[in-house]
Amino acid sequence: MNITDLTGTAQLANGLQMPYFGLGVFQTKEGQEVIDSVTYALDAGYRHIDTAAVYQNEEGVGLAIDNHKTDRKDIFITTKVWNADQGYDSTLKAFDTSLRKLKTDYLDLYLIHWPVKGKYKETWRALEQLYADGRVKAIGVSNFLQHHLEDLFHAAKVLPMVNQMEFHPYLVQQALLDFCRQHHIQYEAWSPLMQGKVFNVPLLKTLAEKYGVTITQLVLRWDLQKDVVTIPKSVQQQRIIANAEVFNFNISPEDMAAIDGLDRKERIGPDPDNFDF
Ligand SMILES: NC(=O)C1=CN([C@@H]2O[C@H](COP(=O)(O)OP(=O)(O)OC[C@H]3O[C@@H](n4cnc5c(N)ncnc54)[C@H](OP(=O)(O)O)[C@@H]3O)[C@@H](O)[C@H]2O)C=CC1
Ligand SMILES: O=C1CO[C@H](CO)[C@@H](O)[C@@H]1O
Repeated sequence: MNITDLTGTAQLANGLQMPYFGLGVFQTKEGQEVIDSVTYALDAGYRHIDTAAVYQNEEGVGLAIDNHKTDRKDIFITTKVWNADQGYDSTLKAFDTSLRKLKTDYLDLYLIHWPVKGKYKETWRALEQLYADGRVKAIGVSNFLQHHLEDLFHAAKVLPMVNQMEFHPYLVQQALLDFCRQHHIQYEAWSPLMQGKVFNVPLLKTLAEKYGVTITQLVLRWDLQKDVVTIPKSVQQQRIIANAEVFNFNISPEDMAAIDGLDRKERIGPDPDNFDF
């Protein structure tokens, strides 16, 4: 990987450039908190924001982007259709609602949040329509395991361009990552910091000291060197700034392998084969 700053992008299957590094806003409160965190991120040079209808903060995300000096076209916005809205017509409606809240007339990336059984193929058809109509620049999925992707491939005219998955040193899912790469589906990490639990892993502490960086910087750099788009969440300005200082060091192949070796197949969030919402 040869990205040198926060504007570094992954090229999606349709040629769209997706910034490798973004800000996540799950659990960031609607209103001032999300407005501030998105503003801190844009001020720090982030050009990619990840939200979802279910996070209930799209209005604040939209306000912060609207009020920032950066051009809308230079910011990559992702949102996701929530499970209760899956289905063809309801997805089109949910998309309109998200767009209105985000105060924009197009999205960069729209994702199916979870593979709801019996629904996700119809939902995908709606995403294909939105893509054909030029209302979204790229479409993808989240929480899709290999069998969900293979099933979707049978029905799809356009293949998903991104798969956003739980990904961190305790849950690597290398076979899924390889499968996605093979099919030119960009892998994207959610909960890259294990929602703060990275601080409890002794090897990460040792390696962070070796490179003279923080544990979050080490882990986020590991994502980038694995060609994984990453979207750490913080509401604190100093953390938002520091988390993105990952372009001035390189993790050696041996240390990359050592971090891979921490894998325990341990989830923070639900199993995509067994969720009940
Ligand atoms: N598609 C999906 O199903 C899912 C998608 N996501 C997306 O992924 C994003 C990231 O995942 P998320 O679950 O939020 O968790 P993260 O792994 O990004 O961890 C966020 C936590 O780490 C803390 N933190 C951040 N930076 C630092 C730091 N430098 N030092 C100490 N603590 C720090 C934050 O606290 P503080 O804010 O106080 O700094 C927060 O508690 C989400 O925000 C969302 O956009 C998340 C879950 C599921
Ligand atoms: O993005 C997400 C954040 O948390 C939600 C509620 O637990 C998850 O369902 C979802 O995947």
